[in-house]
Parts: sequence; C-alpha cells; structure tokens
Amino acid sequence: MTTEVDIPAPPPAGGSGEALLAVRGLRVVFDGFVAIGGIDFTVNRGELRFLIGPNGAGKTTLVDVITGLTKPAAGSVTFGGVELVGRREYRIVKLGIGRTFQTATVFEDLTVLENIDLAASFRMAVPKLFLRRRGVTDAVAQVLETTQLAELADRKAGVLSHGQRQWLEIGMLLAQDPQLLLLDEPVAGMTKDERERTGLLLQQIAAERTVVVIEHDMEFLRRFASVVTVLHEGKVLTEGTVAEVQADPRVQEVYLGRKKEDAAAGSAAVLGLEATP
Ligand SMILES: Nc1ncnc2c1ncn2[C@@H]1O[C@H](COP(=O)(O)OP(=O)(O)OP(=O)(O)O)[C@@H](O)[C@H]1O
Repeated sequence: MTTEVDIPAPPPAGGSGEALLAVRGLRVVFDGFVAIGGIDFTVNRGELRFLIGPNGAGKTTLVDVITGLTKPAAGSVTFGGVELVGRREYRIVKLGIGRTFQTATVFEDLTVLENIDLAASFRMAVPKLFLRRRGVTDAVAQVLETTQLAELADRKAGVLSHGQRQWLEIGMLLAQDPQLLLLDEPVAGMTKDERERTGLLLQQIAAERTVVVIEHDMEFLRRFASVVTVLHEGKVLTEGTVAEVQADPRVQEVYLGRKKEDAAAGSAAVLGLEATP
C-alpha cells in the first residue's frame, strides 16, 4: 500500500542547474504496445524546456505519467527528490505540478476572475473555503497581471478568443502556484502576435518556476527555446539547442523520412527542417 503524506513544495526555482524533475528508465505499455521504451529525462529548476517529436512519439504519454494519469510498467519519476509513480493525480498537483491540455479547459459560464479564483481555491484548506473572502486576493490579482487579463476580468470565459482562453488556462495553473508547469501545445492555432505574447509569458513564468512545453512550431522554438528534447518511438532521440537538433541527421531522418507518408501532417515542414542547410 502506498502511504501518501503531505510533503512540502520544493523551494523556489533558481535556475541553478539542480534537477527538479528526473525520469529514469521509464517504460509504458498499452495492451502489449510499448508506447515508451525506456526514457531518461531530466529538467532542471528554472528551465523552459521544449519537448518535440513526430506524432505518436510518446510526448503526451510522458506527461500523463508525470502527472499520475498513466501508470508506467517500469521506471521512476522524481520531483524534487520525491517519487511520483504510484501517487494519485491530485496528490501530484498538490506537490506542485500543473498541466494544460491541447484544448483549454475553462469554465465558460464563469468570468475570467471567477475561473482564476476557483483555481486558486484548489490549494485552500476546506475550512478556509467556507470563509471565502470577498474581493480579489493578491495572488489572483498577480495572476491577472502576469497573464495581462486584468481588463477582461469580468468577461465570461465563453466569449474569449482562442488565445485569451489559453492564457486564462495558464493563469488558472499559476493560481495553483505550481513549481512545474507542463503545457501541451499552448500556441497551436494562435496568431503570430499571440504566439509572441505567449512566448514572453512563458519566459516570465520560467523566471520563477520551471516550464516544459510540448510544441511543434519551429519558429516559436527558434525564438524561445534554449534546450529541446526530441522523442521518437518512445525514446529520447536527442537533446540540445534548436540549431543542434535541427542539424542532427537522426532528427532529419525521423521527420524527413516520414515526409512522404506523413505529408498531410506536415511534420517536416512544421519543424522547418527543409530550411536546414
Ligand atoms: N491509452 C492508450 N491506449 C493505447 N495506446 C495508446 C494510448 N495512449 C497512447 N497510445 C499510443 O502510444 C503512442 C504514443 O502516444 P502519445 O499520445 O504519447 O504520442 P505523442 O507524441 O503525444 O503524439 P501526438 O503529437 O500525436 O500527440 C501512440 O502510438 C499512441 O497511439
């Protein structure tokens, strides 16, 4: 039986090069199909890490394991030295890991402020919930400022633009005060200006926290990524700067090799590999 106890959240991110998230020997099998076949993956405190890879590479599955949604067949995932495998999802959230999904999940009938306030209440002890204060707490005001949503605070989430919904979802994560944010394609479907604003937001967040982003948009990666991890068929293919991974023949093979079969998905074009000398 796993005994789960409250463990203090890790200290604030300092970008010190100290490992915050360490995945070791991770293996995930679905009905005999090996989705992840032995991944080692380390993210240091204060990093803004990008995770890329063709369709089916195992990116979402990796995030699902980290967040407790999927149980691995083998391996370990530690966060600030605490083992996550075997813990329930809500315990992992309480330890300080938050995630977003490809489609923003906001409460459409609530205002921007109410959505953020509700998310903030998640970390509140039950007795305090009954004593909910009136007005906007400092933490909620801070989130509105960080996400630049203060002017939209009283607007219903249902009428927000696509970009604004994504920022609201990131704001809802911030309201839970996570140390590590895992974001699944946050700029998909955004305009160029929205992508730029999102990248700056992620950089700002990574100044105090740690961020892992699944993202394919090469222009966005070039602009905002320092270290990129490339997954392929459930393994880490390579890791490095955007220029390094773009120039890596194995990465080119994985994307360009799939180009003919996968032209509809456009993965090589998305990665910008055709432009690589
Ligand atoms: N619940 C499941 N049951 C069976 N197979 C699954 C399940 N979840 C994922 N898979 C398979 O595991 C592999 C990895 O999937 P995953 O969604 O992690 O890839 P991905 O890199 O996130 O891909 P994409 O970019 O398309 O989202 C795929 O072959 C997928 O079909």
